[in-house]
Parts: sequence; structure tokens; C-alpha cells
Amino acid sequence: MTNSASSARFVNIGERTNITGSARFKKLILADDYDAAVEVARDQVDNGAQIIDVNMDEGLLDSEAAMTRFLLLVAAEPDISRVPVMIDSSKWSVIEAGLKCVSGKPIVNSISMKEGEAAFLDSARKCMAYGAAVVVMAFDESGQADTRERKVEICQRAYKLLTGIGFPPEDIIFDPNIFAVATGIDEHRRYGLDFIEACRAIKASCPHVHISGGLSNLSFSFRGNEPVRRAMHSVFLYHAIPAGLDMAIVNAGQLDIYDEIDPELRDACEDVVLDRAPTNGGDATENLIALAERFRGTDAVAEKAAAEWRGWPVTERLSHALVKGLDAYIVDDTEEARQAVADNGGRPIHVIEGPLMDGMNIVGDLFGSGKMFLPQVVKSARVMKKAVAHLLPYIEAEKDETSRGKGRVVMATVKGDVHDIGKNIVGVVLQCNGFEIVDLGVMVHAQTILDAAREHDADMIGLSGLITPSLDEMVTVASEMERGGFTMPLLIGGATTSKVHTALRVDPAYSGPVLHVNDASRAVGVATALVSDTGRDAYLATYVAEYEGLRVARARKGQSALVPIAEARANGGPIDPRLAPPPPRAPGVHHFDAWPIAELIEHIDWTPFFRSWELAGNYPAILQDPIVGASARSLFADARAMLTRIVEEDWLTAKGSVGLWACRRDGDDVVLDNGTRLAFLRQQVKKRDGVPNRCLADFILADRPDTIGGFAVGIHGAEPHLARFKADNDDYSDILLKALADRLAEAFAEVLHAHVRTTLWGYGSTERLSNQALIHEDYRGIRPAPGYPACPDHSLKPALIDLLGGEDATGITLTESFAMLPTSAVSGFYFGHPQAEYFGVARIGPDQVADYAVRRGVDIEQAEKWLRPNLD
Ligand SMILES: C[S@@+](CC[C@H](N)C(=O)[O-])C[C@H]1O[C@@H](n2cnc3c(N)ncnc32)[C@H](O)[C@@H]1O
Repeated sequence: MTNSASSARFVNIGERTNITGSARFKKLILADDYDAAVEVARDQVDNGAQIIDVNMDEGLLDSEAAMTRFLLLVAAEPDISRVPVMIDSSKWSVIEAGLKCVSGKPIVNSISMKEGEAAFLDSARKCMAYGAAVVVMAFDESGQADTRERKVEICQRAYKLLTGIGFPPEDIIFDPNIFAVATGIDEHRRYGLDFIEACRAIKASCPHVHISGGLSNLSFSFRGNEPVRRAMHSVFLYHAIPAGLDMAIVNAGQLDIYDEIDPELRDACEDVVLDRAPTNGGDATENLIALAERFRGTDAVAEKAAAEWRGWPVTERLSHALVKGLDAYIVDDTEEARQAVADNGGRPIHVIEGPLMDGMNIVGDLFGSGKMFLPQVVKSARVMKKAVAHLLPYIEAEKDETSRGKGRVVMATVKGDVHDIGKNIVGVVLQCNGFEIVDLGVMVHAQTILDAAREHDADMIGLSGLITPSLDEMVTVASEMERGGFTMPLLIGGATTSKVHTALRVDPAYSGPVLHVNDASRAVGVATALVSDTGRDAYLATYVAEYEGLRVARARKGQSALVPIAEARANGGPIDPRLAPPPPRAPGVHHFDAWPIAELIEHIDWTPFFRSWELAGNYPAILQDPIVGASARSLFADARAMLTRIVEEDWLTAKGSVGLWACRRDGDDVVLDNGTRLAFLRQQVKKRDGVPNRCLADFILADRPDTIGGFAVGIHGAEPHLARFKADNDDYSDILLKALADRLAEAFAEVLHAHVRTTLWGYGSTERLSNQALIHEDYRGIRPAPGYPACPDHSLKPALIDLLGGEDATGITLTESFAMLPTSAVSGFYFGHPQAEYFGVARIGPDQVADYAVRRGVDIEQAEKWLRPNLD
């Protein structure tokens, strides 16, 4: 098991004869099959158990009688009774029944000070009368000991009490509680280390005692993953035994030799058990969770199953590879299928139309019925693409017509927008379901989209966009389709799009069908209905009715009342000037050319990552979710593996700029000492009494100098890797890298904001926040981003980038719609006043638009274009 010298004296306590821990033993006892139950005890001793723990605590059982009967049977078997018995029960009557049947030296498991000193000493005296050794749990009147200090303190107190009544110290076995580590909960991180350190301190201060523990608790978070559990147990023992652990309840047959554990897994287990920072960065728990998936299948059974499918007929192998997303053999198998088809007079296209499509249909059905999730579907699509790529030269050599599949969809992210994760996911899912996708990429002009739709004789167009200016651009595409006499359906999707916007703005611009489809899981159903000869009309009729209903409801509902801008300003919420932040320690602009990516990884907020793959749930709980957990774990493992490569192979660079400037408030503007005027918008919806009409400028002082900050961060360098993935038909890695780069940009914004608060500005120099608190933004100050509800106008970005030194200095360029490049970028303003908070500007009136146009020095049409989402 372990290679340390002291392990020679280590005692394994067999755990399989415990009715509360072993389903098999319980079944045998409840079925009155004591002969088989005795064999369980024999197996354990044969497997190396040096003590056997026997527990009969079961509500349906006469536990005293069961304990007596079992121990008497065991006592009659010399090769079992040569090892001591640990009588395990929470009831003294059961323990006493057991004590009466044991011939050698018994061990009682357990007594504690849970019910006070008197009860504890009473049990101890009874044990002493039987000559029994006792396991003493580190448990007192206020509960189980979890920290090192509590473990040591309780054991020392128990030691004093026991030796005080003459209890032989060598018969005391302390159990200082092994608890689960790697649970994702911060308070559990030190559980392994605290146990080990407590062993050392207890041994030093309580002469002659022994120490024991229940090992399986340690790895509870990895239940179902035996290879990882075994490795964690071995690693734990490797460190705990030299510290003083003498024995542990453990399945002796299930421990690995420390030196034979895969070094990567061993290091990851060690980081978790010893609460160490991993050498490659990241978080110990997350590393192990990520790695765990790779080792999950390394059991003999899994290996056998993995090898078995290679012996199946080729069509079944193709189907299996598609459903499981396995691409290792896909080219070989596709070639074998091609040759088999050719031998039977068939053509290469038949491999696609036959076994490959059959496999993808299974994937489609599993996805449609909620048994498979997006990340797996995208992996399956990767396998399909590789198979098709292998066949394509043969198909072209035959000058065969490539199938247009179920239908042909032209897809694009609209002009001015650079975001395409959602579009790519939808494209992949549609492809999996037999659609042919013509993907025009990002920043595509309306005319290019229309031309491509004509050229490819498309069945429908799909538009995507993330930022609010894209909403207008979609209306432009719809109007152009109308002008061009198009009739094909137009699909609308993307984070800021909505059914209401589609019904109110896009649909009226185009007389053909317009449908809002916001998630990939719905896209297949919609596209399939649209190409169906029989179902299409009825399907579209429901949309027409629904959108008409939305328009009528909106017209009837009216809009919330607005107050004149002057009145809104008079109702601005005053801030307490005494709480204004001090001037910055390091005013001016600061550039960070390469913030360490490894540090950013530690601060990733993972929940939005899973959401981008349409996996619902919060991290880390999502990893254990009964429905999406397996999918989330596998995705997470792939993400962690890619992050390791990103760091080790230096794929990405995190570049960021910060500025801190002296300023004053002038009405709803913030005027910087260098003359730059930042115009903010004010809420105009009528508020209840006592509720202010907010504007970001309110958080800056008007009558004395104050400070405003700005920042822009970007993750650079993804392009060559994305190009490589595309060339390799690997959409999965393409989407994964984009999603990770987005996460790193958000993490960078968070880390840089902390650096500003604690150091550059310094108003939060004493701040000490956990990662979780950072992610919850539990700190003083805010960083509103242009395009977000408190400052919805994206057109503030050029001024912000200029203030930070321009495009060259920041590395960030803007499109005509003010989307940032690189795509994974975040920018915003810093406000340091403790009363500063996020809010939404919502709808504003024409009086504010006119006023804003003057403040920005543009005409009203321009201002209306910028502020469009806040005008309806
Ligand atoms: C989009 S989330 C990003 C953080 C999240 N932890 C992540 O990794 O995705 C939060 C950020 O959005 C911006 N934000 C949120 N609500 C806002 C509002 N009402 N007005 C302006 N900006 C807002 C702020 O920049 C805030 O820091």
C-alpha cells in the first residue's frame, strides 16, 4: 500500500462486516444468511484485514441478537478469530452483547464525550471491566471536532479523564474524524491536513495511545470513481501514518501502491489532502475534479468495456464512436466502412447516409429527449465532421452531388458584432441533425448575407448577435430581405435578442416568417418544422398568432409613466460626501502587458461557463447534479486540460489598462480634469416616493474634486489556435477555447479591479476577500460597463479607450457597433463611493434624448440610434 517504513506496523480494519456501510452484508444479515455473512469476514481477513469491524445497527433488526449470533459464529472459525473484533455500535446494549461473545481482546467502537463526562466515564469503566480497548471519537458536548485545534483539545481532555480513572493508555484509540475533502466548500479544504497535524500533536501529548480513522469519508466527493478514491486513500495514508495514524477502517484490497499511482493523479490528490497550491496554478480541488474524469474509466471493468467495442462490426463501431464522441479511431473505421460499401457496389456517400447518419440520429434523439447535453453533442459532431472530411475527397472524385441534407441554413453574426459562440453551437447542433450549414462568420454585412442566401439557395437564414446595437442591425437585415423580395424564414438568436424584440421590431420589417430561437436545443425542432412539407404552415401559424398577441398585449399594456428629465434630476439620490473615496495612490494610466494567465484561472467564475454550454446549475454543485453532472464533469475536465495547455504552451496573453482620473460631476456628466466629458443617462421612469431616479454621475461629487476610473482588458492570441481547430474540423475545441478566453477576460476584470481597490487607488487596501466573495462582487465600488443597464450606450467606449491611451496602448479595437476586439474583452468605469450601486436606466423620454444629443455633440437621429434599446 504505502512505501513508508512505518506502514509496516499499520493496521487495516476491515469495513465490510458493517451493516451501515456495506449493502451486501446488510442484505445477507436481513436474509438470515449468516453462513455467507461469515464468509464476508473471512474474505476480509484473507485480503489482509488485521481487525474486523462488526456493526449491526439496523432498525429492522434485533441488533443485540444479531451481534451475538454473528460473533459466536466467527469465534468458531480459527482463521477469522485470529484477528481481533471491533464491536461497533451506537448502542451500549449492543456493544455489551458483543463483549460477552469475544474471546480475545475486544475493541469497542466507540465512546465519546458527546453526552458529557459522566456518561463517557461510565462507558469507559464498563469497557475496562471487560478488558476492552476503546475507540474514542473526537466528539464533545458541542459536537464533532473539525479543526486541528478542536481535535487535539478534545483528545487531550479525554486522555486526562481516562487515565484519571486508571484506563490503560495503550488501550485508548482516538478517532479524530476524517472528513471529506475536495467538496468545493472552502471550510473543508483543511480537513485532510488538520487530521494529519492533529495525529502528530495527539501522539506528542498523549503517550501510548493509538489513532484510527474511517478512511472512506475522505473521498466521499468522488463516489462512483474508484480509481480516484483509491489514490486519495493511499496518498492520505502515506502522509498520515508517519504522523501517527496507527490504523484505519479501510477496504484493504482497495489501496494502491503510492509509487505506482499515476504521478499527475498522485500530485493532484496530494494537493487536495495537504491543502497545497498546485504547482501549475489553479485550484487543488478543481484540478483533481478535472483530472478525475480521465481516471474514472481506468478500472479494469471500464478498460474491458472500452476494449470490447473495438471488436464490434464497423457500423456499430461508427455509431458507438458518434454517440460517445470518441474520435481516436474514426478515420480508420470510416475507411473500413467505405471499403465495405464499395465492395458491395455502393458509393462513399452511402457511408454518410447510412451508418453515420444513423449514429447522428441516435445523438439527435438523445439530445431531444434530454438524455444528452450540448457539450456531448458538439463532441459527437466533431467525430461526424472528421468522418465526413475523410470521405469528401472520394465523394468529390466521383463528382457526386453532396447532399443538401434536410435543409440548408445560411448563418451569420451581424455587422458590427464579433460574438459567435451561440451561433456556432446552433450550427453544430443543426448539422448533427442533418442540416447543411453555410456559416458566414462574424461582422457580416446585410448584403453579404442576402447574396449568400441566394447563391446557396438557402432554406432559411439565421442571424446572431450579442450586443444591443446588433438588434438594430437585425432589423436592417430583415428590411433588406423585404426589399430584395425574399420569402424564406429568418431566425433570430443571441443573448440580447428576445421574443418581444423580434415580435415588435424585426417581424414587422419582413413579410416572410421571422422566428426567435434562443437556444440550440430548440433550434432543431424549429428548423425541422420549417422544412417540413406538411407541418410548416400550421407551425408558422402559431408563431404569427403568438407575435401578434405580443404586439397587442404590448399596445394594451401601455408603457410605464416617465417624468420630465428635470424632475428626474431633482430626484437624484444624493451620496454622503464624507464617504467619498480618497484620491488614488497612483493616478493616471497604467498598462499591464501580460498578467499571468495562471493567476486568472484561479479566479474564473465557472457558472457562466456551464451556462454558455446550456448546462443549468451553479458551480461547483453542477458537477454533482444528478441530471447534467456527468456532462458537466466531462466538460470541466476538458476545460481544465485545455487551460493547462494554455498556460504551459503560452497560447494566450492577458493585456489590460487602467486609468484613475481627477474629476467632478457636472449635472449628469462627469468632467475629467483633462477636459473629457463623460455623459451618463438617468432613469426617467416615475419612482415611488423615496426611491431616487439614478444616474452614474450621482456617485461623483459635484462641489469638490473626486475620482473616476476606467479599464479595458482583453485576452489576445487565440486566433492561430482557433484556425488550427477549424482546420481539424474540431468545433468542440474551437468553442471551448472561445468560452475559456471569455472566462479569462471576466476573471481579469475581477482581478484587476481588486488590484485597483487595494493598490492603485487604494481605498480598499485592507480588503481581504475569498474568491467566492470576489465573484459575488462583495466589495466597495462598482465597475459599470458600457452597454450594460446603468450605462446602456455602447458609444461611450471610444472615449474610454482614448482615455486609456488609444487602441495601440490598450490593444483593443472597436467595430462600428462598438464591439471590442479581441472578442474576449471587458471594459468599464470604476466608481469608488460605497453607495455606488448597479441599476438599470430603462426607458427614457425624448427630452433626455435631446439633452443627451447636445451633451454628446451629435444630432438627435444619431442619439436615437445609440439609445434605441432604451426608447421603446
Ligand atoms: C457580467 S457580470 C461578469 C462577472 C461574472 N463573474 C463573470 O465572470 O461572468 C458582472 C459585470 O457586469 C457589469 N454589470 C452588471 N450589472 C450592471 C449594470 N446594471 N450596469 C452596468 N454594468 C453592469 C459590471 O461590469 C459587472 O462587474
